[in-house]
Amino acid sequence: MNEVSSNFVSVLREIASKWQTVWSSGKVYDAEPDPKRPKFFLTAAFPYPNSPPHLGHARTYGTADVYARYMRMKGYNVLFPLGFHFTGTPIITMADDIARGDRELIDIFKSIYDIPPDKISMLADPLFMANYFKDEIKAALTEMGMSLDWRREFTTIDPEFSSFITWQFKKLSERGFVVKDTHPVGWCPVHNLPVGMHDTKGDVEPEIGEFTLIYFETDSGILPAATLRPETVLGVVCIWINPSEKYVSVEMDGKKFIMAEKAAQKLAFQVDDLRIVDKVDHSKLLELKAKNPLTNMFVPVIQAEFVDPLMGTGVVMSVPAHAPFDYFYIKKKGLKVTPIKVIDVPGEQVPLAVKLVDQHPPKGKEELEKLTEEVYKTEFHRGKMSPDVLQLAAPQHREELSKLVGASVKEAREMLTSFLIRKGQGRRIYEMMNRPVYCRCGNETVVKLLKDQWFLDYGNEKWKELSRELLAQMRLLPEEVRKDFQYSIEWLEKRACARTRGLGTPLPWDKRWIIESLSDSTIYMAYYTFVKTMRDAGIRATQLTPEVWDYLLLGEGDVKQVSQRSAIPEDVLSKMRNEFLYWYPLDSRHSGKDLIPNHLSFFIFNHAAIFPRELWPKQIVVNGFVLYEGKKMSKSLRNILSLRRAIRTYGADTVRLTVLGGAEIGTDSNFTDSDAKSVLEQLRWLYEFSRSITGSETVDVPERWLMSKLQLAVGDVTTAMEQLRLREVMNTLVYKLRYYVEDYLDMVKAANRGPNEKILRQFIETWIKMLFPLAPHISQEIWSSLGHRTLLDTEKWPVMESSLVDVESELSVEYIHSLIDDIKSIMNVVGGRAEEASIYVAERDKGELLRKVILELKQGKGFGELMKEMRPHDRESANLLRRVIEQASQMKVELREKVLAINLDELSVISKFSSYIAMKTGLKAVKAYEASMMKVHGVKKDSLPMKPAIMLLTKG
Ligand SMILES: Nc1ncnc2c1ncn2[C@@H]1O[C@H](COP(=O)(O)OP(=O)(O)OP(=O)(O)O)[C@@H](O)[C@H]1O
Repeated sequence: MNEVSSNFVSVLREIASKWQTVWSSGKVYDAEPDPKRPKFFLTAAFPYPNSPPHLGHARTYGTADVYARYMRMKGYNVLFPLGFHFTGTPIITMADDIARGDRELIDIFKSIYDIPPDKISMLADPLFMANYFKDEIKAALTEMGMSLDWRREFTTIDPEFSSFITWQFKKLSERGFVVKDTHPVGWCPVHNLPVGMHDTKGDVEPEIGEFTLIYFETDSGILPAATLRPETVLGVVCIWINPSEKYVSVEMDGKKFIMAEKAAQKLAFQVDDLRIVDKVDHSKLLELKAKNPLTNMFVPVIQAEFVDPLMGTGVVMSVPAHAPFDYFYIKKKGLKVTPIKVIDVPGEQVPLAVKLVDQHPPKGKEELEKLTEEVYKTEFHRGKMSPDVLQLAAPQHREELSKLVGASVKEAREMLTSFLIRKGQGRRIYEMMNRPVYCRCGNETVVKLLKDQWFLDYGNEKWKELSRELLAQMRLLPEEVRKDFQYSIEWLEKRACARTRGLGTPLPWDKRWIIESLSDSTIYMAYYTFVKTMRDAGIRATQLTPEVWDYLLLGEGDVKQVSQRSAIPEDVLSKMRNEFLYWYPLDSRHSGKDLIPNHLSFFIFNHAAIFPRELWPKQIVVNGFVLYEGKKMSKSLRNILSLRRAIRTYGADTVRLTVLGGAEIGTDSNFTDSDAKSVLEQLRWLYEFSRSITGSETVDVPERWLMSKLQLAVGDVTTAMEQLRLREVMNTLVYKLRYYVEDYLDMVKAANRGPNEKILRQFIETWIKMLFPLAPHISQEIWSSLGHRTLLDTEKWPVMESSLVDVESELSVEYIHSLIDDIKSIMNVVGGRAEEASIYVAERDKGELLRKVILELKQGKGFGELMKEMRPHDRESANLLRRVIEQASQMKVELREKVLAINLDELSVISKFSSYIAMKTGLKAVKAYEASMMKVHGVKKDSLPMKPAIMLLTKG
């Protein structure tokens, strides 16, 4: 960073610290109910204090902060609180890593987060770690200028919060949404515990799917082919096994099987009686013939490197007619087998997998996967089981399978799976569909069939229906994420909700279990609304009986009796209830998109389960990630840039603008040094410029143009803000408005006069009001340096003043800019040697012709129709009309509208801006004439309205 920039960073840091002190000592962000004002309650997902914050956090929390500041300026009474999530494995695993002396982590703590070496060993204590990083996060978010009401901060191990969660779980249980059951879950084989998204590296929710095992008998035992497409079993041509993996014989369900050793070890978590008996000689396997249980035909066993020993059983059935992978490898290996088609797709003669692989020979795994998806989708949606399947089926099965002919893929899949299970020729198993998913301890997770455990039953149809209803009435930003939520609501099933490890609240009816982190964080936003009053009144957890929570959150019971029984004063109870009712429902929930399939969906489910419809949340905002080294910046992936360090390096406002303006809301972004430096430079310019405004009182085209541009920017920025399209907001506020000011200064300089001080001041003031939510410190500093005593938080968000939108000045300047571009292009051609330009503008009646043509085009008339209707008298006017129509057709809509509104006096505009044109082009003189003067000057050129003829004169 050069000296000027680094000096300016020091200025920014001083400014930030000054205003942060003002905000905190003035309690500016402490929010209290005020029935006279509309309220806006927003929250961002509370952080795990298992590390200091990184730049990814700046995006999620920063977006919420921008929104909070914007809504305050729109006149809302805004509550924006933040608590800390101490629950569960993320903290305990990180503390364990320190205790084990994990060098990489210790190094990150020291060299990236600047944690003093003497503190590091103390972080091995989970509670010390949580509290230490809680303070770090608070400090970083304060340094970033977050407008949080810190009085409402809490942790999820506060006894009062635990009481709240206990109540929530009892309610869910009463409503039938907590069940004891046996169900597949993601599982860490080392911790011996279920794993949800917050327990995994990179926050991946394990996705569990169902495979069908189909038993192909051989002389040495059953080869259980694992498939997602049992409907294709009649088309099997061989069995694939992996030549470089170990295979074992296994006893399971009273039968003898052969499968990959790794698969067997994994399957043992689902099948209790699975026992590995012996190793199987690989070469023997290849000699086996496997009997298809439906056709009774024998197929060979063939080796294939692509078989994954950890997916299913490591035994795969090959169906080349319907699986591009199978067809591709059969071709590649030169095997003489004919694909057997069992699904017909209307209009397709050749089996789809064969056709696609032959037509688009895939270059690698990725392309094969794409083709596979295409085949699966097409066959699933349009395919019907072929009549040939009856001939393929063994005679004894034909009658029972007769319904298969003409069935859809979905129907056939179910029919065949239950047929195979009924006949003892198959079973279901579960598989981790998005494997590998790693536990935070580093081990790969597996699927376990968890017995007699506590689950939140997100598969309950009644619960799903309520959640669908809630989602349907919710605003989502960006709207495109709705389908992800819909998918998640449909897909969610029973979810293990307790662990035996980590901090948190015990399960009320079985205290050996701790409610896990994604289950105790679903409706905690309600807790913020009254926690401060509760604390101020000195209420103890023991007083917070279920009856108290019923009153506070559901309005049930008589407050007098509740007060008597709990010994909580009646006025305190009423106040807490009123606070809850004032702030709830939640107006906006913010998070990165990693939380869509889990936390944010659970948030929907649990609100729908607990609260009446009028208290359901109104909006979710989901932002993209800040990436680092191509992946989501994540504590658990350890690919991080420290937020506090970035603030020290570039200043808080620079970091906010760079992180938030890096991409539109739903898209991922990167933080780069060059982007941050570019933003820094813009802020420096704005800061210095705002301190140097002086000038005249003249108001002419440039002033009207500048004000007009400002109004349009107010309109655009406001629309973008409503959608939190912060990239667009940033581009306008950081780059575009500066360009307007500089252009304006050039215009007045060329006119040999000073700028209009009042207008410039007005421009800057409106500008920084809009900049304030994104860059609060510098905006507030400039505001006060302009002599204002107020805080920008209390200023109104600017409203576009349509009366100041000046079409004539807009059109004039646009016309001049395009003329400058044309002159420059011609100068390029002549090698820049020109010294003077003569501009010949079309007569004004031609301008009228252009306007008439635009009007007709607007009414949908075409070229031929216009030529016919406007009947030009002679060839010359026909020629002119043709060119004007062409010109009008090529104009952008906005320009057409301006031309329609104003018949520009081109001659006078050029005369007014001739010095400006000269300044921008480097010419010595610019002269303007009516087109009729071309004859006099002997110029053989044409001019059209808004497209004057340009003659450049060169010397020498
Ligand atoms: N790289 C990122 N970009 C944008 N938002 C992020 C990023 N990382 C985390 N967040 C958001 O910050 C909030 C808190 O996240 P959390 O504390 O789980 O951080 P994390 O880095 O994802 O941690 P971990 O890897 O330990 O899960 C969540 O809303 C999450 O979506």
